[in-house]
Amino acid sequence: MNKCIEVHQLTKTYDGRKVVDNLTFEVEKGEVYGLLGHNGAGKSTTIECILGLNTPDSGSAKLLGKEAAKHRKTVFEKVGVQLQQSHYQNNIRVGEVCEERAAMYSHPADYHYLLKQFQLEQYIHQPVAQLSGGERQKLSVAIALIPRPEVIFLDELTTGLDVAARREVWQILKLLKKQGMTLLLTTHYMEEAENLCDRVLLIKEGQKIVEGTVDEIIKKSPYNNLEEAYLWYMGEEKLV
Ligand SMILES: Nc1ncnc2c1ncn2[C@@H]1O[C@H](COP(=O)(O)OP(=O)(O)OP(=O)(O)O)[C@@H](O)[C@H]1O
Repeated sequence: MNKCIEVHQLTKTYDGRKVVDNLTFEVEKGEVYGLLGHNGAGKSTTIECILGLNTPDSGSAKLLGKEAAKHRKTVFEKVGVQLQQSHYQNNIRVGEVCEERAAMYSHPADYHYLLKQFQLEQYIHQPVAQLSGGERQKLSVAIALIPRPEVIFLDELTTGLDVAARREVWQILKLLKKQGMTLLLTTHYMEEAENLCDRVLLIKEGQKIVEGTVDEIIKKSPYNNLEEAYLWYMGEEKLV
């Protein structure tokens, strides 16, 4: 199966407002796919619908060929998720969070190795609440990798990270891509999309604006970089 994610005419309405509006896209196995759009464009809601955490009004979303809400166990074993806000129990330590997560899977990854990769191994006995914002972000990505997932969802994973830490995370994601993992990510950093994504989808008010490689998207605009092209597609080029 080459299609890892299949979203077809997905629509979700809140209080009479369509926040995801007839959205259709597919993500191939091994692809890094980026959802781009302003705050409130509907990116997280789309991800929640794909993961079966939210129910669409109409349309469909398949993950690894299945509707996630109907096949929770299969999907759970093969999918890693880092959502915008990860909640941890009070006073729980880094090692304990990893231990608990690993116990949920039949073939978990070695979390000591993951913590080392993310330069978090020195914090293994430290309460998660005492980590810096950036360290907590890195921890949530490390935790998402514990199931040895085939596909991983990363919602604004590098928000709050300093430049060096962001690049460190990019290196890890590039390595994961090399190993054949499929990644769906959202980001507000155009440099991140340029660096990581094979293809991106620009969304405005829940609707598809344009989809393609970063180069294709730039070429279809009057600009020569993604940030200006993005603002042009969003109808805000005059603000640049
Ligand atoms: N449970 C909810 N009830 C009502 N409205 C909601 C709910 N969840 C999300 N929304 C609204 O739906 C819209 C889309 O939200 P969503 O979180 O999907 O946007 P986003 O593109 O991920 O934004 P951001 O980049 O800020 O994270 C927003 O206007 C948000 O206020």
